[in-house]
Amino acid sequence: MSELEKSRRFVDEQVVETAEQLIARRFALESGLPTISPTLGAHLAFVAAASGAERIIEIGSTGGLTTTWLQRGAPTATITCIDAESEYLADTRQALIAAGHAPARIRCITGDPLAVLPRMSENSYDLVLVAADLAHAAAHLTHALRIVRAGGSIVALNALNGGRVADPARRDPVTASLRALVREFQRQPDLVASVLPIDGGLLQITAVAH
Ligand SMILES: C[S@@+](CC[C@H](N)C(=O)[O-])C[C@H]1O[C@@H](n2cnc3c(N)ncnc32)[C@H](O)[C@@H]1O
Repeated sequence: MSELEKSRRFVDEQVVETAEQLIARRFALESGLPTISPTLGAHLAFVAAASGAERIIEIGSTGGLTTTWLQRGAPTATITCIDAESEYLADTRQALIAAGHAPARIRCITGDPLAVLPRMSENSYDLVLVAADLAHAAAHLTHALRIVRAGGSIVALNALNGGRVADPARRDPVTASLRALVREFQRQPDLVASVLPIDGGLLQITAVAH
């Protein structure tokens, strides 16, 4: 095991997940859905707390693992969750309530983000988590940039498509579009973008307030 792998394992082992997070993790594993490492979960809590987020939207919630990590960092935020599966959203709501979140501050919307996001007001969210299907990640990011407020942040999971983006031989449309986006976001003067090679790749963007 490399030094980096040892560090990753060490950091994962230090993170303490709650009972509801462990249930959500087990559900994702049993459903064959990709999910986040404990290290990335703790990072999401940090981002939510450091950005002082009071209005959060999550695109692709599954059973609430990422959601409860965001809640950990922003316990008074209004959290809007979008997913195609109503059962996943019921689990997410339950996990948030178990974490102590006020039910009035949880909004769950069942549907395709491409149908739901155009109805969201622009310039109105402090933090947007993009975590649904990768095939539509570029479109979800376009909406995220529209609905995030100036100075707010966008975080996108699996932005390096599990390592494929870094391999020039991989030219499938999803990987190619993510490769182009990662390059493009780094070059936009009104955005501060960072990509961390953690889990499947974590893209973080802040729309600079002028
Ligand atoms: C990778 S999982 C999300 C991971 C999760 N946020 C976690 O805790 O790690 C992707 C989620 O997006 C949802 N999803 C995928 N395609 C979708 C679509 N076209 N419309 C709405 N939801 C979709 C799935 O139901 C699934 O819950």
